[in-house]
Amino acid sequence: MIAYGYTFMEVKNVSKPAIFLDRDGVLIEDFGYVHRIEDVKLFPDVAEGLKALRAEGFRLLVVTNQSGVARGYFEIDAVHRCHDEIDRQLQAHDVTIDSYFICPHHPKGNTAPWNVTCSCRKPKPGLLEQANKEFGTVMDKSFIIGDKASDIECGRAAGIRGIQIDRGQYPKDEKAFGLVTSFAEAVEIILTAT
Ligand SMILES: O=P(O)(O)OC[C@@H](O)[C@H]1O[C@@H](OP(=O)(O)O)[C@@H](O)[C@@H](O)[C@@H]1O
Ligand SMILES: [Mg+2]
Ligand SMILES: [Zn+2]
Repeated sequence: MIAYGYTFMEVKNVSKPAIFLDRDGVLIEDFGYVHRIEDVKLFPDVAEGLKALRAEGFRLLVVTNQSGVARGYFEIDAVHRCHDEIDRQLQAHDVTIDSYFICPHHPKGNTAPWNVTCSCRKPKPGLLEQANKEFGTVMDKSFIIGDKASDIECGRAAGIRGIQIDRGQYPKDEKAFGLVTSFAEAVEIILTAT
């Protein structure tokens, strides 16, 4: 960490393990294409869990599919506003996200330039590759936490362990490294893994 006055800046090019965090259904409730800040609801155990992961030396990187942009449900700016809201809510618990990696694309969308087949829509590993390029990640010690099997598949494609939080909304990936029902349990698995 470099101290400039009283703010600390994360030094990006220092390789560290990362926790790749799905957004909807993991950090915030997945009401379906969440895009209004009033609908951004952190799960109650997320802030403390992120703090424990940060204390363990992990970078915290969000990787999220936001096909609502390609589908014309909302603008990309609405996604950024939601991320500012997540940051605001986490700040109250003195914890931060290092960066957000967003896939706004969907081939069946109706809104250019987003309605394309891309390399970053999970389960493809493009968002993790973007994150690695920017931060340099020790992949064999990293994890992805998701609520969909496609999040776990994304981790598999990038060679990292996946922990699925079953919120009762999506099918399970029985081969996930961990299958839990809360963020706190996912953190517990990570902190006790070798
Ligand atoms: O869980 P992450 O990746 O953070 O974000 C998922 C959301 O973008 C949305 O992903 C959509 O899937 P499709 O993109 O329409 O297949 C639907 O499942 C929505 O209910 C969900 O809110
Ligand atoms: Mg999700
Ligand atoms: Zn994409």
